[in-house]
Amino acid sequence: MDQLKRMAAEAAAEYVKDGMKIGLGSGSTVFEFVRVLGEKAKEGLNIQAVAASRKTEALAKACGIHIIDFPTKEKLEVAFDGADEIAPGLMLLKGGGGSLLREKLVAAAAKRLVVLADESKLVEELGAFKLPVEIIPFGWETTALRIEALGGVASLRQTGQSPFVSDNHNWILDCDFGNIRDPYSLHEKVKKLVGVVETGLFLDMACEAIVASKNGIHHITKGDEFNV
Ligand SMILES: O=C[C@H](O)[C@H](O)[C@H](O)COP(=O)(O)O
Repeated sequence: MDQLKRMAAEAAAEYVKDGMKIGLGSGSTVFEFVRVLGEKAKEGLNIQAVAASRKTEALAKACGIHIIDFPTKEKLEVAFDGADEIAPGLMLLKGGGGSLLREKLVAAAAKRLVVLADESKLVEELGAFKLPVEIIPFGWETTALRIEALGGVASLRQTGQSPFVSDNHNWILDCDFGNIRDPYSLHEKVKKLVGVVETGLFLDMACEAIVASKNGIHHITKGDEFNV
């Protein structure tokens, strides 16, 4: 699996050219990508990046990548991120590492979002992976009940005995909705609930997925069927 992540990371790094301002998501696949970019930076590649998590930022800095704030006058050339599930139409379910809100902000600030993944992330329908929803800690039990009224089972993400805390000081509910037949409608309904900050559904955001399988690298775009 680590080798597949490395393959996807190396293929994605081909897209990064000198002088670019890029977005970096989070997760183990992105960390591999950051390491590859770090190797290129040592050979002279000069890039600037906005990082979607403190972990990504720390790793990127350690690898010699120049971290910047969001540019306000221009969009980032491209954002790179991982995913927990990728369904046809490049519908993504994200947030397994708890970074979904900042990842969405970085993706929204970029002209293009490219997803990097190994083949295990490809699914026919989203939902086997519980949907991460970032919520405000205050009154979280009532937020969980509102989500459950939509038909999900919401579990508060824990780190040991304590709630997991996101980089934004929020908490995460991992929500089991079974197979998500209509991700657009679910995202809209959950996002509207009081107490919810963001959902891990990234719809109409990705323009390409770079997927590594034992057969090689596959460049998947929105209309493609999965055949890796
Ligand atoms: O919050 C975490 C992110 O959405 C990750 O991009 C996602 O969980 C995939 O992570 P990994 O590359 O480790 O499977």
